[in-house]
Amino acid sequence: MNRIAVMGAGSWGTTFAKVLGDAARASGVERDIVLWARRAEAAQEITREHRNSRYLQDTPLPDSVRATDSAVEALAEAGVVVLAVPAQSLREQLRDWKDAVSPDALVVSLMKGLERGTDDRMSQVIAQEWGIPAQRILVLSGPNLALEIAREEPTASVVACEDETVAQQVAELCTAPYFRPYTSSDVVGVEIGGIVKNVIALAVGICEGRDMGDNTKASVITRGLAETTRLALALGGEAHTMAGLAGLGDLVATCASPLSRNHTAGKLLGQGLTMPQVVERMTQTAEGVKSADAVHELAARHGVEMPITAAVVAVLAGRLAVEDLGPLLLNRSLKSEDGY
Ligand SMILES: NC(=O)c1ccc[n+]([C@@H]2O[C@H](COP(=O)([O-])OP(=O)(O)OC[C@H]3O[C@@H](n4cnc5c(N)ncnc54)[C@H](O)[C@@H]3O)[C@@H](O)[C@H]2O)c1
Ligand SMILES: O=P(O)(O)OC[C@H](O)CO
Repeated sequence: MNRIAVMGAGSWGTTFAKVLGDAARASGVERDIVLWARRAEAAQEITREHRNSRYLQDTPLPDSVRATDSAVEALAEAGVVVLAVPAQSLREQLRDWKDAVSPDALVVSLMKGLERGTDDRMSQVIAQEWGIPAQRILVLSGPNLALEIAREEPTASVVACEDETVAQQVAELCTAPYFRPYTSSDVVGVEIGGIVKNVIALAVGICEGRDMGDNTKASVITRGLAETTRLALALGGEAHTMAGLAGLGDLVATCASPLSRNHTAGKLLGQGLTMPQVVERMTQTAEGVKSADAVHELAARHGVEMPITAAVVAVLAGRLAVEDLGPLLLNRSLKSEDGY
């Protein structure tokens, strides 16, 4: 595990490489962390100047972090492969990289999106494309706004793997003075929490863009957690995961933070921008925009009601005006709050 490849030098991939480097330094272990960047200039800047100015301004990266624009070079002999590319591009990238991956590598997904067309989670895409057993596929998720972690603000997260002893190994690799990973064996729950919170953050952003206050936002967050939990349970996830960092924790961080790209995209929509205008303004990945449809479809296949997600999908598709979203969220038959 001396070499770790981080595939994707965007906001989170770069920040996570820093976490890995700081974790190694804190435990006195020598480790080689290789970031794969799409652009050669980005790779050169990271290796020579130890920063990635496009995403993290002047944040210094540890000396143990270097970068390359060659995926083959990054993956060579890596015992751990961390994936941090946009969810909709993952399958194609995995196909390109398949022959370069070490046969026994552990594969960690940092991504929070659902694949359009298949409705597959990223861990499923990895298993399908690389033929790796579940015991070597991990998901890391939680309230993890990259810029706050890059500033070394104390943050917790969850590393999930069917084999929790493997989750423990990866948690040790990324335990830095400011980053505390917990472990879990609930891969489905951890992944669903990270995917659906982006859709709920779009809804909260829309409400904020319409100048609605904290009652509305708290109502959407709470009912958003209820529909996330229904979906997770239907897919085999666990309720307590939804009450933890990868469920409630990430939902609150994303819905509350102006740093969240999903929250921001929703707010711009709420303020009256069209979807193409929002897409033009967003320079980084807001997974909820593309995943919302897939989440809605997956829920329908499992007979799960997700009214907030349905409303967001309708807004994104131009079938519902943002001014009609607020009233629609509460316009349902009355029922008890008990259960999910
Ligand atoms: N940024 C965060 O705070 C954060 C935190 C937790 C999880 N995540 C998740 O991590 C994943 C990556 O997010 P990010 O914030 O690093 O995104 P980003 O937009 O900042 O960076 C994406 C990176 O992927 C690269 N890339 C490779 N192939 C690509 C392709 N085909 N199309 C577009 N870009 C491609 C880009 O060059 C870029 O370096 C997402 O699933 C996101 O939800 C992000
Ligand atoms: O900026 P967002 O909306 O992609 O959210 C980033 C992280 O997922 C928050 O945990």
